[in-house]
Amino acid sequence: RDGRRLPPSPPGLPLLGHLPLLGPLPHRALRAMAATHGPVMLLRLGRVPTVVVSSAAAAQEVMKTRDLAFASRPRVRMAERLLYGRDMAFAPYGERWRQARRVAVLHLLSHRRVLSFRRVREQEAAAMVDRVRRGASSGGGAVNLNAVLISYTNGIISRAAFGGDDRSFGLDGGEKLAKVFAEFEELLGTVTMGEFVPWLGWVDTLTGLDARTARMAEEMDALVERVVADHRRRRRRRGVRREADAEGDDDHRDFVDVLLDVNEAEEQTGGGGGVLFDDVAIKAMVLVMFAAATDTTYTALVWAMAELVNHTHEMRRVQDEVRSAVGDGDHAVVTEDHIDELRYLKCVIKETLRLHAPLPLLLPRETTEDAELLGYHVPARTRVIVNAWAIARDPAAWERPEEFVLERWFAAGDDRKTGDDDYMFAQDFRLVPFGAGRRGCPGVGFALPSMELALANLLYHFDWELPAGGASKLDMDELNGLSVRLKATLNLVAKQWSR
Ligand code: HEM
Repeated sequence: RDGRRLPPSPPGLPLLGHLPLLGPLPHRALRAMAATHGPVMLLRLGRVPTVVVSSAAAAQEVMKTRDLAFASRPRVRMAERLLYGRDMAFAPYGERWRQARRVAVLHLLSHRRVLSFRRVREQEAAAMVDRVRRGASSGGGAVNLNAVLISYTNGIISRAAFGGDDRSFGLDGGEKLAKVFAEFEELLGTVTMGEFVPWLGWVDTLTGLDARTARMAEEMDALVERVVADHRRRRRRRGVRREADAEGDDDHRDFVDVLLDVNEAEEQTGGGGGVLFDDVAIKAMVLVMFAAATDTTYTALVWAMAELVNHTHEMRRVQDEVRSAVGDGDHAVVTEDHIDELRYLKCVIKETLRLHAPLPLLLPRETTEDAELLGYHVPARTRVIVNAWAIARDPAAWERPEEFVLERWFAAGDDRKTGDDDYMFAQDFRLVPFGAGRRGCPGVGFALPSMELALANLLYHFDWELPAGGASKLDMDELNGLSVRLKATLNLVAKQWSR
């Protein structure tokens, strides 16, 4: 009536709205709907009005031009229950989120801090190579790369977050710990019925989801409490807190150490913006880092290896690149010093993230105020989903969008260059696997060296192929969870590279 146009909306069902149309792989269903209804659609998921964005131009408005209006997050019940309702990734826009984001960006994920974990990454990469070797010799050559890569990513983040002395944290061995974290992440990725359709909330109780969640929240809380208490004890034993601004190599503080330093500093100064970074904030921060880092990084690595094993010519080119950069001495080791030279490998990561963003719909946003989007009116408190997966395969923006083509990243005429050296995704809204703007992923700098080093090691030390007697190509079907991953288990034959 006031002349403001809402985005177009396909027909939905009474009560459930468009929820049943999403199916098991919502990013695919939403792309199909957008093909008919356009790059900005209005859906109703149960009772939740939701705008879906499916073009680079619309994504740029959400994450850059009008970033502030789209900078909040909707309430996610699982996050509230598992992360104390205090974590930064699912926090509404406001002072608490700003404080947590500042702490994360300045103290946990700064370039210097990420560099300080270089040894951790290199040790975990060496352990991963050993694991592949052992797996290959005991399993007739075939290795379960899922297990290997979960262990690698878990190893890095748990040592970065909790420190390296006791990786089992009172749980009998690393395996149990990995299981607990796997279930934690599975639950965090579960959408509760009650969130969208309140009158169906009883389903979550009936299926046992509520009880499982309560148990997991308790178990995780006990674990993180123990870790924080251990750190406090050690600090007391040392008598002084470590210098918060220790330089370079001397600074081996893990996330908990750093957060305790922030907490102590804030207690002395009264905190920024009137919000104190307290114990609950510390626990929520550690857990959300874990959740945000492991599943995404591991999923992307599995996709990268899956694409390479289906594109043997490309795999050979990356292997040649890594092997010539590292050399073939008897004790050759792939380190982070080699990574800068590996331009082809970086293209593999870019192309993998283009085709297989681990979070194809990013994390949901919510409007903080009435906003405009490509000329449509979007009311305050509308949920907003960016279909990064559809945008990255949009035939209007990409040539051969469905194919794994590394050449698209080369600068014209020189196949040693990647066009831009870094992963400057946020400048190009056709590719936004990490989101962008105020709520964009602050962990890119942490994720990329872990991914690069893992791939470089796997491709340097081994030749990879599908098990004999099976299909000639790997089935690239997807499975939805906290992230969207390869449905098949990645069992590949690893042959030690002989010089
Ligand atoms: C391949 C790896 C990763 C991918 C694909 C990824 C992707 C994303 C995406 C899509 C978002 C939402 C962005 C938005 O709304 O615009 C996000 C947020 C976030 N990511 Fe990542 N991420 C990865 C690794 C990491 C790592 C390693 C960490 C930390 C160590 C991390 C920490 C976070 C946090 C804390 C947020 C919430 C930011 C906020 O709401 O302010 N991520 N990530």
